[in-house]
Amino acid sequence: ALNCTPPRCCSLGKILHFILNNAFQVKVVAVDAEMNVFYEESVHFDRDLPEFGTRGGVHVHKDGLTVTSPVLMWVQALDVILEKMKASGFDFSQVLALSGAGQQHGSIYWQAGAQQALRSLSPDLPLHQQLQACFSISDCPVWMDSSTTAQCRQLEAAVGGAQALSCLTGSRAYERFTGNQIAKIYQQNPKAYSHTERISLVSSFAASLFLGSYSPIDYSDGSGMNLLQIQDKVWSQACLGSCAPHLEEKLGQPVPSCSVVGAISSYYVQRYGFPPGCKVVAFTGDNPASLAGMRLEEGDIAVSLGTSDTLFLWLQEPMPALEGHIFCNPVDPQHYMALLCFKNGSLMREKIRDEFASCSWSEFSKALQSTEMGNGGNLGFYFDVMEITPEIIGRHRFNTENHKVSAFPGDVEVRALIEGQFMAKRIHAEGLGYRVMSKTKILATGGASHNRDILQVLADVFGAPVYVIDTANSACVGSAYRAFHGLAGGTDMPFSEVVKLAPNPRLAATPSPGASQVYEALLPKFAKLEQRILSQTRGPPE
Ligand SMILES: O=C(CO)[C@@H](O)[C@H](O)CF
Repeated sequence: ALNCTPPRCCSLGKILHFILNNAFQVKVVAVDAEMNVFYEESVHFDRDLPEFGTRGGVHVHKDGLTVTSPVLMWVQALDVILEKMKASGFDFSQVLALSGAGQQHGSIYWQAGAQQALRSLSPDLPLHQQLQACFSISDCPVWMDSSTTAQCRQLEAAVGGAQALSCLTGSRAYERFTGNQIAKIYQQNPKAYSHTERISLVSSFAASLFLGSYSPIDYSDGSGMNLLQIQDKVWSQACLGSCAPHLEEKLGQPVPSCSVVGAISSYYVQRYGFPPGCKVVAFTGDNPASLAGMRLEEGDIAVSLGTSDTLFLWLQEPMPALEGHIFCNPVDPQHYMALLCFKNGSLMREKIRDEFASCSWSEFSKALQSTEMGNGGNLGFYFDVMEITPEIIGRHRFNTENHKVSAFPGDVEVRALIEGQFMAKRIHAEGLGYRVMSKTKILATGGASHNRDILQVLADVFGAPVYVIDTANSACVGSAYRAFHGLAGGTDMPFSEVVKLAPNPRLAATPSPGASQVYEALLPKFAKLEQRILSQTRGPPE
């Protein structure tokens, strides 16, 4: 789309992913050559496809652990959104490239013979009428599933333990990760597994629909399977062998995330008017696509301040650990990205606001304004629900002599919460190999990013400027940007160069004078106290 002639050529970012309120949907954005979003559309599974009976796009099974989505619902949602676009007069003939993203870890099981059906789609019929018999598993496991603990333990044992698996694949075994899900299906439904000719992720499944044949899995989303060696970017034979037989041939070979995987199927050319040369760029996971949509660069960190707080890190030298997830970077094949999730996010901030700032964000801000950086050495850990990073529960307060105290004055509680949340983020990010650099930008998003005083603490703790961005469409916009990147030649052209025209984030806070001195002194102390709580609240080390 870079050197195009028509007045508006564009790329499409298509995505199967969840939005802020956890409702699942298919969402589309179209981005023109000036990187402006000029078209958006979405289809909500629960509302627009009620015949599938999902809630939040999924079925939670009676065991409370198994969570699946009907694959034909996703297929039909694509039919619906393309028909909506057609009915709205969207000019498909100007789409030079498309890419997309899918919720990570989910898996789709194509029945033997399905590729033939994909390759011979009739443009007179919708997809869902032609793919009815193409799946050996109709209810696909998705990222909310937590029913594979046994398979996780088997996988870790097969490769020498949790840390060994993390060094190999970027994460220790997690229930939602695809290898463990495949292992469960092989063990519990061997017949369906043997009738499966191809296994896709949600991302490569969506790309396959557009390609009209099986799309390969990209390195970045493939890093969320506990199967891909993230350094060599090849499947780990030890992991494959532990999960299920003949697995490599069902997965196909992984490809760089910026790869053009082919031209769009003639089905879309004839049915919707896409140009025959429209390129399909490898689809990826929603989080890697969000990193692209936020245009994160080397040294940057994105902080999504939501119900739970999520950190997106750009890493050059990852240090795989027993927490967090390291994925191959979706826009720079030499580098990596990491996700870190902190469960006690906005709900914890709201509780402290209610208890110590009269339920008012302006009182909360006043408390931050009236207390000094470093909070007089008072440090707090606030986990009203079991925290993920690290696994601690409860509220723990320490005074400047490192003595436990049961309470702080109201204003000090407020600052202790926010400084503690951000010091924890910096410490655990650095534990994965992240380093603040002179060019570091912190991109803040999510509810709390509207509070300037909270962002000031974030800037002070990291010693870096904080910018705010709207990420409602980040995964989708990131997919459209990646489509442009693939079109521009992928690895030969830096992603940042391709998307330099995109709108810039707004500067919201810069570090206060003296912030580095204050927090360079406090961070090691905070880390030691966190380890002290951990050793007190869980048994002896494994
Ligand atoms: O499991 C996750 C990441 O590891 C979630 O963010 C899913 O990608 C959401 F779709």
